Amino acid sequence: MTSPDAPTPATPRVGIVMGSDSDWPVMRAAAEALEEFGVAHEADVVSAHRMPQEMIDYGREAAGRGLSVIIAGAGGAAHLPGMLAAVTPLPVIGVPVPLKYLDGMDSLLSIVQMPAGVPVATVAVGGARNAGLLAVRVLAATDPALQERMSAFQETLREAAHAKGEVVRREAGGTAPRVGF
Ligand SMILES: Nc1c(C(=O)O)ncn1[C@@H]1O[C@H](COP(=O)(O)O)[C@@H](O)[C@H]1O
Repeated sequence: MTSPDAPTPATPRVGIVMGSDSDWPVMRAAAEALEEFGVAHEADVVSAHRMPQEMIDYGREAAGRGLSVIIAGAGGAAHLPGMLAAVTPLPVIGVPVPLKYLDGMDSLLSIVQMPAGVPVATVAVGGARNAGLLAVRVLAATDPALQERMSAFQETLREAAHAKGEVVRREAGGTAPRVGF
């Protein structure tokens, strides 16, 4: 039983859905990115092919429940992201999940080739972390504190890239110029 003093969980701002639990090992990277930025989220299995009515209900109710962004991952004939985009006004970020055959090209093309008027922001095959980071950026556009955290994160990327340059310059024997100085 939940203790009466237990904190109430925050209303999710990002919904992460996937066609099957077999997608979770890829899709969990989106949840981890959102956790890093303290963004409340939910995750579930919602399949356009296997549970069409529930998929439509999820998409139709998402905005009213307080979600601002949906991240949808699926493999193979990946119709889930596009079908959700058809029934919600929220931005949908699609994650092509690679399966055993075709290296995820099937999911990528299924998700990215949307007809005009129904956009899905598609990340790279298996790019669930970028999907999480893109959702953070969408929210950060109207949330100055979150935007500051995103800028700080970008600064860590810059520092890491400089450190990589340091390694290459050292190994190359010190003849390469320092980029940006
Ligand atoms: N592409 C879709 C959809 C959909 O788009 O509605 N529903 C399930 N699937 C995909 O089928 C693959 C195999 O699923 P199983 O592992 O359950 O057989 C998963 O990658 C899932 O995303």
